[in-house]
Amino acid sequence: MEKIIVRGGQRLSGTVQVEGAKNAVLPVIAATLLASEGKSIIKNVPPLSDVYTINEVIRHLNTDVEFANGEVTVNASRELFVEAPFEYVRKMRASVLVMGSLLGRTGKARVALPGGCAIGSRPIDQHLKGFEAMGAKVKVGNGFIEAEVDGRLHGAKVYLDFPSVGATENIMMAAVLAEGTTILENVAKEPEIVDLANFLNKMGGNVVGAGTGTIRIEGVDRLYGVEHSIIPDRIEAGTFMVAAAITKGDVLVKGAIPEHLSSLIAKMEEMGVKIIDEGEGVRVIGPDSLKSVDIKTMPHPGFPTDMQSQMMALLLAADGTSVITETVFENRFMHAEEFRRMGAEIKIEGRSVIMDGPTALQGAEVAATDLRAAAALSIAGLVADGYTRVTELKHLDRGYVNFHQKLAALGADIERVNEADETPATEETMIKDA
Ligand SMILES: CC(=O)N[C@H]1[C@@H](OP(=O)(O)OP(=O)(O)OC[C@H]2O[C@@H](n3ccc(=O)[nH]c3=O)[C@H](O)[C@@H]2O)O[C@H](CO)[C@@H](O)[C@@H]1O
Ligand SMILES: C=C(OP(=O)(O)O)C(=O)O
Repeated sequence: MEKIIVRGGQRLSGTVQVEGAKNAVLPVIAATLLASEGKSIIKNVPPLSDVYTINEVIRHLNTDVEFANGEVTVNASRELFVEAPFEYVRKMRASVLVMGSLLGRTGKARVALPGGCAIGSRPIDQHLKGFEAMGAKVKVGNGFIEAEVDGRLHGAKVYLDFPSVGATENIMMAAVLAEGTTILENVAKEPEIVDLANFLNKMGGNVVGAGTGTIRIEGVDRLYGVEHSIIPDRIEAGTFMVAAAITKGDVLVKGAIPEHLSSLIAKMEEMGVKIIDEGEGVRVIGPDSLKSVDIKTMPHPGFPTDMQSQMMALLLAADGTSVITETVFENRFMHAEEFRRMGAEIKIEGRSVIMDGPTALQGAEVAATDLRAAAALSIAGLVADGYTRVTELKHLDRGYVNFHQKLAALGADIERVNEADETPATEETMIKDA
C-alpha cells in the first residue's frame, strides 16, 4: 500500500504529455472481440490497471492478448468463451462492455452483475433494454446477467432514457454484427463514442452519426482486425490544466484537444485562467486570483462529471461563492468530506455543494474515494500549507500513468512512498498486472 506526499507551495511550469484515453481504450479493446479474422493492433494505450483488467477479461474469453510499448495486440479469431466472471467485473465495472461484442459475435453473453460503486448505484438497464430490442432474451440470476439470442441479433430502434456512455457503446458493439439497421436515439456524444465508431468502421462496420444524438448502424456479416490509435485522454489533460491553474503556473498540456475540452476551458476562462491553443496542445496560465463560478455536470458537451472533483479543488481556491451541481451520478461528492479534512468549508445540499472561497487549505492525511478524487486531493495538496498525504492509490492507478512523476517534472514537491515506512515506492509496486 502506498501514498502520495505533497508539500504545497510550488508553482508548476513546463510541459506535460497526455496519454491515450482510458475511457476510449476500454471499449475499443472490448470491440476487438468482434473481429473473427486478423489481429487488432491498438496504439497509444496507457499502462493503466484498468487496461490490464480489460486485457485479462478478453484473454479469459479465449483470445491472445499482448501489451507492450503502448500497443495492445489482440487475436480473437478462435471461438470465444462467453462468460465474464465477478473477479473482473468487481475490479472494474467497464468489464460489462464485453457483453455487446459477445452477443453480436456469438449470440450469447454471461457477465457478472456489476453492482454499485463509490459514485452511485450505476444500473445497466439501458444496455439491457437495447439488447432486448435487438431480440436477445435477458435473464438475471445468481449474480449474473445472461443474454442470448436464437440465431443472430436483429436491427432495432432504441431510445435511451439517458445518454449513457456505456449503454451507447455496448449497444453499438452488438448492433454492428446484427442483421439489418439499428437506430439509437438520445445517445451519448462523448469523443470516446466517436473513437469507438471510427474503430468499428475501420473493422468493416457501418456506423454513422457518432458524436450526434442519433447513431445509425447497418449490420454487417463479418469484422476484421485492424490498426487503431486511441485519442488523447481529455480528463487527464483537464486534470493537469487544473493543476497548472491552481498553482498560478504556466504549463503546456501537450496532446490536449481543445474541442474535447470546451466546457472545461469555458469555465476556467470565466475563472480568469488564460488558456491558449498552441496546436500541439493547450497552454494554461493561472492568474494571481481566481474568480468563483457555478458548475453543473452534464453529458458531453456539458461539463464532465470526471472533472468535478478536480474543479472542486480549483473552486476552493477561488474568491467568492461557487456552487457545483452533480447531475450525472447520484453520489459523487465523497471527496468533499476529504477536502473538509484539509480545512475546506463545503455545504452539501442534495445534488449541490456550496463553497465559500478562497480557502486557506491545510495539509492533512486524506483518502482517495475514486480515481478522480485521488487526483483532485493531490492537486489541492499543491497549494495547501504543509504536507498532504493521499492514500488509497489503487484508485489513482486505474486512470493515471506516472501521475506524481509528471507533477514532479513540472516542479511540484511530490513523492510516492510505501504507506508503512514512507520509503520511496518503486515502478513494480505502483501498477500491478491484474
Ligand atoms: C469507462 C467509462 O467510459 N466510464 C465513464 C462512463 O461511465 P458509464 O458508461 O458507466 O456512465 P453512464 O453514462 O452509463 O452513466 C451515467 C448515468 O446514467 C446512469 N445509467 C447508466 C446506464 C444505465 O443503463 N442506466 C442508468 O441509469 C448511471 O447510473 C449514471 O448515473 O461515463 C461516465 C459519464 O460520463 C464517466 O463518468 C465514466 O468515467
Ligand atoms: C468514473 C470513472 O471511471 P469508471 O466508469 O471506469 O468507474 C472515471 O474515469 O472518472
